[in-house]
Amino acid sequence: MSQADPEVLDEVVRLRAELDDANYRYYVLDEPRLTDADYDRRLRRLQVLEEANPELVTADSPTQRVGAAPDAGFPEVAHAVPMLSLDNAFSEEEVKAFVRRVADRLEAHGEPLAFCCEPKLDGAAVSLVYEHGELVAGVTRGDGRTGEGITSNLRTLRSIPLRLRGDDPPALLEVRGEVIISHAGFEALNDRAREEDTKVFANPRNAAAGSLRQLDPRVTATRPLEFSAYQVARIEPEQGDASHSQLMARLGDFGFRTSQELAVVEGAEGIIDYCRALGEKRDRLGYDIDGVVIKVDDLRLQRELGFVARAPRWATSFKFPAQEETTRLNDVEFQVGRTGAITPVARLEPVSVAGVTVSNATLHNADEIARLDVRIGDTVAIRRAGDVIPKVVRVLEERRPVDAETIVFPEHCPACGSQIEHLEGEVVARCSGGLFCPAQRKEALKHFASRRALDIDGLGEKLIEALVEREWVITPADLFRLEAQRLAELPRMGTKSSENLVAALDKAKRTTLARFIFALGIREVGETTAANLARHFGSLEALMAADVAALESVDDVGPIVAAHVHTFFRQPHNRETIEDLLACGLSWQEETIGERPQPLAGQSWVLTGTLESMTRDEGKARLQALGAKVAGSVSKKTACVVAGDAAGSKREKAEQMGVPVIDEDELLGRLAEWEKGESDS
Ligand SMILES: NC(=O)c1ccc[n+]([C@@H]2O[C@H](COP(=O)([O-])OP(=O)(O)OC[C@H]3O[C@@H](n4cnc5c(N)ncnc54)[C@H](O)[C@@H]3O)[C@@H](O)[C@H]2O)c1
Ligand SMILES: [Zn+2]
Repeated sequence: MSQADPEVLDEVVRLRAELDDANYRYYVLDEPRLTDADYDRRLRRLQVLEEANPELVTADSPTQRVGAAPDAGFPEVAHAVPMLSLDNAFSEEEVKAFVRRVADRLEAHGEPLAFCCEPKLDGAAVSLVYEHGELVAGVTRGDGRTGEGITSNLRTLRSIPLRLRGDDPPALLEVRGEVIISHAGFEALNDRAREEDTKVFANPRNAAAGSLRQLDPRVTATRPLEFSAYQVARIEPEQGDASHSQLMARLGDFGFRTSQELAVVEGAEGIIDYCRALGEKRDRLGYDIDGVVIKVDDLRLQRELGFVARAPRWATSFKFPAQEETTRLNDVEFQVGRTGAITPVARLEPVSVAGVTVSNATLHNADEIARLDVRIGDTVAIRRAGDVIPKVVRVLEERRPVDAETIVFPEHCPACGSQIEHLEGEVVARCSGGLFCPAQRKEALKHFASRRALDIDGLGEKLIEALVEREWVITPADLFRLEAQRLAELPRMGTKSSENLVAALDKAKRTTLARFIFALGIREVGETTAANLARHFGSLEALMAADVAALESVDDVGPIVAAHVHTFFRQPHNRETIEDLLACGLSWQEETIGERPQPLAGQSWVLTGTLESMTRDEGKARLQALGAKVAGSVSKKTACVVAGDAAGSKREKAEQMGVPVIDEDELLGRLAEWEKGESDS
């Protein structure tokens, strides 16, 4: 050590300490602080320094060791065959150098060498031991020589056979593979964790490793873990397989899942083509991979090549660009979605993540900002995997500048200035601007014109989009000011259809209070709630003036709906839009105030088949107005089934259960009577 430059020695000592700490956090705590990219750069740097100064190499240097010592919670199990690491190739040049090294050692110049290529799954490595076909042990990699016995946890994975398939299993089989969590499984797991306020994982690898090392196997059983086999460590007696790829096929026969992407290729060219093709496919695989594992296929040649301290000589891994990188959070913007949801979006110092430049990432919602404790100016870790939007997964607190700014969730919508609602028990904050908010305009108008709302014939989605994009329609009241002549200028709109639309708009002005309330698109106010509100308050003025307590006294209206309705009518923009609509001539008959007779209260009705005189929705609304609940399926509790034309299984079921069935004529007769009785009272 004496000859080395003291500065180099300092750096080596510092790198080792950092890497040891990173290994502990990664392998034992499953909570890394460094990104893999940062870790790999440090390890690379240490390797370079040690190669230039061989006298500095120590046996316990992170360049010489694998993983980390097992954690105390589990029994220590020694590996009969060590579980090693893999060398890395970070470029196509390094892949060629690997192939050259192998050829040199084997003195196999000129002959094409066969390599087996597979995705390098990013999860946790485990080893499974089978005796006479029976799973007897499952162990983590640990430090490569000793791992943690986690057999009970591994038994909960459906993709791990508890018994090998086939009549004549080998006396001994030790299989190695990766336990992973797919992107879909990972999102679902974290969604659940956020809901239940438990640990949210930064990436699928940490989630997989953390889930495997649960002290309670019942917890492991609830995690979406999958096992994919990639290596045979021991098989006795030998089955006569000559290559790695043949062994993989045999594992398939035993009942293991192996990679579907596995392929045998020739020479450096073949490897490079494979790596490029898999790189292209990476985003569509549905699980994380961090590269390609390249193995000499011939088992005899593998034995001839042997091992060095940390890794086999017959294999290497080609590393893909990392899926996590760090960068600076420059600002946070709040975006308004089509339904008013407010999403905080991180504006980042552009950074290349897994081959794509990322300058925005989602921060989900206010809870996530609080959970991450992220501030403007922070250095953050960004993850981009598959086709999921990039996310901020972690803050590097130790790099927080003194002037980092707290993120303030706005109180007013950035698109329209309306109040943002952040309701207790709901994670998503929303703009209450509804009809007025430009971000929500198209959706609001589609809803406004829809069949169950104002039912404007001929005003479809495409037309609404064209009208909004031209800014001919900003609020729904503008619809009623459209002129046929102007409409005819739109693509695919002739004179006739323009005139029809104007006529339909005119017709739609005559509506009901219930439809009008529904058409406003107040959050969580569906058809039934709108009808209840109309019936209860009798007039729009009364509804708009109602306080939260009055609203909560309406049938089926709880505190959340009451709050939505109340806030909606407090927004000046919404009040203006409503006045404007009334000025355009929208009208309805005032509903009679007060309790109305509800002859069908407490009854459940079912409508099936086609009605002639009205749509099923109309029939439903009329029955509901009389107090009935209209259900989708027949049960013993059904009071009556209305069977229209071509009524099928529901009618049969009703008849079998002895539930009364009536036809359309009878329904019309009864409705007429009930509705008359109602207006008489
Ligand atoms: N962020 C951190 O702080 C931190 C700390 C330690 C390690 N790491 C990361 O871990 C990796 C290095 O760790 P390592 O030694 O566990 O792995 P490695 O890169 O040396 O590769 C060996 C591992 O590859 C896996 N593997 C996946 N598919 C395989 C296949 N088809 N055939 C054979 N093996 C396959 C196995 O789990 C095996 O243990 C690096 O990517 C590094 O960035 C990160
Ligand atoms: Zn808004």
